[in-house]
Amino acid sequence: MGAELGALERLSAHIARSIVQQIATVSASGQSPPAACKLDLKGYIDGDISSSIDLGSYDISTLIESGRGSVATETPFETSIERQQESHASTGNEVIPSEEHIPRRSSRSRRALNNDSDSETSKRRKITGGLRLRPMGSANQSMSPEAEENSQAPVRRLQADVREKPQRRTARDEPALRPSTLSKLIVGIWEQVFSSMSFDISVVSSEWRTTGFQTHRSLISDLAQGEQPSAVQVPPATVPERTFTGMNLLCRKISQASRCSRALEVVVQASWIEHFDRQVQEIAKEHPQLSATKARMKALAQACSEIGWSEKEIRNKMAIWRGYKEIKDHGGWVCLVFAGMGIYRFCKYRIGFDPESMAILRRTRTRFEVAADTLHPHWRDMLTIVGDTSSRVYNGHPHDWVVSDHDDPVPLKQTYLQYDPQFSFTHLDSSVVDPYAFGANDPRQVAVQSHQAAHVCNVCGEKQSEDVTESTCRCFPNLFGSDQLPVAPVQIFRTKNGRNNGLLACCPFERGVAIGEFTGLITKGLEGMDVMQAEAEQRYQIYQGREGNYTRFVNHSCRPNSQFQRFVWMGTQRIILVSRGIEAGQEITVDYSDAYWRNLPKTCLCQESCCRFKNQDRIQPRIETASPGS
Ligand SMILES: C[S@@+](CC[C@H](N)C(=O)[O-])C[C@H]1O[C@@H](n2cnc3c(N)ncnc32)[C@H](O)[C@@H]1O
Repeated sequence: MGAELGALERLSAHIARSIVQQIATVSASGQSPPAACKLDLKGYIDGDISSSIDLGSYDISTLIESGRGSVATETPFETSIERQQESHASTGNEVIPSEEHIPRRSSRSRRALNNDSDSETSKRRKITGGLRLRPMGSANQSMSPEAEENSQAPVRRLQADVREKPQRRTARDEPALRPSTLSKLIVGIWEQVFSSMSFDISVVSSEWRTTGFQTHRSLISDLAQGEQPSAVQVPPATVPERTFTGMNLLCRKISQASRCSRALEVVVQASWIEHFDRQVQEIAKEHPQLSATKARMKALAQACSEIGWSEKEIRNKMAIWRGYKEIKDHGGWVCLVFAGMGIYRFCKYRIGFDPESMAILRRTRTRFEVAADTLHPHWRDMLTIVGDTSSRVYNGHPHDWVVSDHDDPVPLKQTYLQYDPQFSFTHLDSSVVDPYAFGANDPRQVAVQSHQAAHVCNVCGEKQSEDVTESTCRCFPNLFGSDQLPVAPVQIFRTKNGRNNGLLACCPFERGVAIGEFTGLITKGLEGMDVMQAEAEQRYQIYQGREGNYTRFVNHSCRPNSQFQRFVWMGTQRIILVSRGIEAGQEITVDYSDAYWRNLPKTCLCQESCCRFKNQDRIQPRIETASPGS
């Protein structure tokens, strides 16, 4: 019995140490901990990971939170006595946080406000500088009201969870500001898909060859052929002298190569799990006398000797690789190729591995594939490394497809045929001037002040130039600067309530960031159809019926999350769709204005409680703003 208890104590200490290490890792990463941190305890008998014993699930959010406070912001200049004093300072007479739960950041302000210390309690509590597991019945537990009454000491209500303190609540209790790990993973995938990084393995591997290394062999093709990677050596005489531009190009090439290598690594590791499982089945078939556990051990031993890793190393990696496989099974290979480093964290902590998250991945899969196939037509070539030869499914422009949570993507044209059998839409990066309406003149031109030698932004007063190194205007850098993306991270989606299509934000857009320019045909004199009415030196219209960009698909809302703004770039007026703060996955909406809805035989379906046009008889005229109203 004594020996068993000793073993249990050692096990308990081991688990405690592991938790503290994990908390230190979360703290050291500097990132906000997820809203809910669960500790799932599983046991394996004889290392058989398929027959796990569920030992329960525990909420350790409080530990993580307090661990951040005590581990992440430790400074060498604070003595333990100072910390003890802080631990006893309370904002009133109701809370005494234990030392483990003192958030370091807020402790400074507490110290400034409170100088009281309690020598009795300070003797009892020793600051250890990290976290320790609290024995049952220790000081940090709520007293019953009776106990409080009987107590001779000043009454102080103890509380286990300092998150109840008001100053902590502001940061922790706002769910919209703390995306779950799954949301982070998904946004990470979108960011990669819409980035300017190449996922064309042949391009990246040829770029690898021209990095200045004296090697004629490609690391990536070596790997694809199952050979040992060639040793990359840089003879001193051949180290190239690099300019800053050269360094920028090198940096880009190396990032590309490492990004692609990472994608291949994750793909191979997920596939390895499939092969491992198959191997176990084979062994079990060949040796029916072996238990499932023994068959696994045999396969594991083979892997250890062939890869050259210890069993412990492989076991640790396997847990994460199994996560990759699960993500692939639900979200497809596309998730693995484009996930970047975020996937490691997601699989290591396994916080989002629940059926709901997996269902979200399944629903998002074709949306990822539409964007990946159209923006990176060769991304599937990477899958040949594991023998998958699937070919591109979605051709054309990323906005040639209408996506949906519940149905397969459909070609844009198909969603308009019932209204207009001749429907066609050409994607424009910038507007085109209708020569029949304006000849060779652009009606959007704004006269430049005669004393100005260069274009000056009328918003920030800085110089504008097409040369990014010359331009100091940073008003919309994602449209007119070095931050430009090949395509905005948005998709056209099928609305559920009869508004036909709408525009969906794949990534968040901060307030004030440009979602895109309202591009189309610059014309005049159109009536009875949706146009943007605008005026620079002269009046003009922007018509998006047959050509334009994704801004054409923005629906109206009486509580919009974006707005149209006029902006002059290099002497030409532009209409920009600007975010008012949009979360990833939200529909992007704008207020079309009263003028648009006036006399329109349609009812607004925005479903906002403040909707002004659900009953057209009650429309109250409002001041007109730039809108696609006619
Ligand atoms: C510029 S288009 C927007 C994209 C459009 N939903 C589509 O599928 O092409 C404007 C048209 O969308 C529809 N629409 C936009 N917002 C709406 C709303 N809040 N309620 C009802 N219909 C709306 C109306 O038919 C409107 O004339």
